[in-house]
Amino acid sequence: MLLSKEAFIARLAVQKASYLTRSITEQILANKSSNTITKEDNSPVTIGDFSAQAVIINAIKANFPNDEVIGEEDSHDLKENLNLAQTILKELNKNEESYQAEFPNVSSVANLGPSFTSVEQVSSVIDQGNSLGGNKGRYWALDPIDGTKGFLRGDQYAVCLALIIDGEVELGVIGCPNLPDNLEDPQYKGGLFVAIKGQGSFYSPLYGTEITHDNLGERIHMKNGLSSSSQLRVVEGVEKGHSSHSDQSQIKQRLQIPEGQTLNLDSQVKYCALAKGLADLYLRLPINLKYREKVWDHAAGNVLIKESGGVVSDMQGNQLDFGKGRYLDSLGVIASNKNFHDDVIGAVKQVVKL
Ligand SMILES: Nc1ncnc2c1ncn2[C@@H]1O[C@H](COP(=O)(O)OS(=O)(=O)O)[C@@H](OP(=O)(O)O)[C@H]1O
Ligand SMILES: [Mg+2]
Ligand SMILES: [Mg+2]
Ligand SMILES: [Mg+2]
Repeated sequence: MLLSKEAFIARLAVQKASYLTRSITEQILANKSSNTITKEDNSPVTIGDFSAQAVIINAIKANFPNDEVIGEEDSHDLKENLNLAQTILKELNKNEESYQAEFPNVSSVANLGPSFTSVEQVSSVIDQGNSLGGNKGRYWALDPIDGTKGFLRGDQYAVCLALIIDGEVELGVIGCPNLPDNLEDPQYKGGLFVAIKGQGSFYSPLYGTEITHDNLGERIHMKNGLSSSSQLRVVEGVEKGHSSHSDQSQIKQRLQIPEGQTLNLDSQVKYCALAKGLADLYLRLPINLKYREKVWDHAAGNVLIKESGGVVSDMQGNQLDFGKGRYLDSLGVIASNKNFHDDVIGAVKQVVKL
């Protein structure tokens, strides 16, 4: 199997980072103290985002030392906040212990990187996410917590990792610590998704699953066989500042999709819901025509949708190009069932005049 080692390490790293973020969520919700800071662009970053980035880059660099990483976070804000950096170091060590206790075999089959012993080491690992990307060579795209606002609310968020080779997404792994197994029965939570180009998309429970080389989980597909666009179940974001809910509403009206068929979910969990057949259409219309989506916000979800039998494009119907650097040079994202994608793009063009 091509990219077998990459998929194995990526799934382990995402699972380990997801465990860490879950433990931080429990503390945030219990103490009401989020250890959050506001970045220059006014968006939040928490100890969960920094720690998860450190866990995943540590694992990638231990196995693929020449690969670059396009990671969302950097250690700039930690330099002025030593307390936060020390809390992150403590959380990393606590998670190392509890992850090893739950999965004692992992250390004999995989090297997920050296232990963290100082705040300087943590910062330097986080800063290895500074790749500029491009259309030549191997890059990992990492969003350590996608949907930080959802994470802070105790709602949906995702730990997202993708491998891009020569501008094409070849592998995507998404950990969804709060995603119910079944949206109608939210008792059991936690999903781990993996997609490899040409090999399909797979799902396994996130917690308690011993990850192996050869078992990627249960094969998943988008739902097929709908007879009319009015039957499409829609997923959209939660934050009104991240996508245009009013444009999305007009597009649904044109497609005759009843308002009650929309589920609002934070993060790349939206792509996962489609891949698993829980929804059929993801609408992400820009609120600002100057905004360019980031590579780490969409890379893993892109290959997951394609390998589940769906289509992803920008709002004009063009493929997303992951070889342009840290940003996509396109507007909006539409992911859907193959049979209805053209109808949706037609409706978008009637609503959004460029
Ligand atoms: N203006 C604007 N337009 C579009 N996207 C933006 C914008 N501002 C921020 N972001 C990015 O949105 C990422 C979170 O996306 P979500 O899908 O979780 O948003 S939503 O709350 O569900 O609407 C979020 O990712 P994280 O920072 O990883 O949470 C941001 O990269
Ligand atoms: Mg962010
Ligand atoms: Mg994100
Ligand atoms: Mg993020």
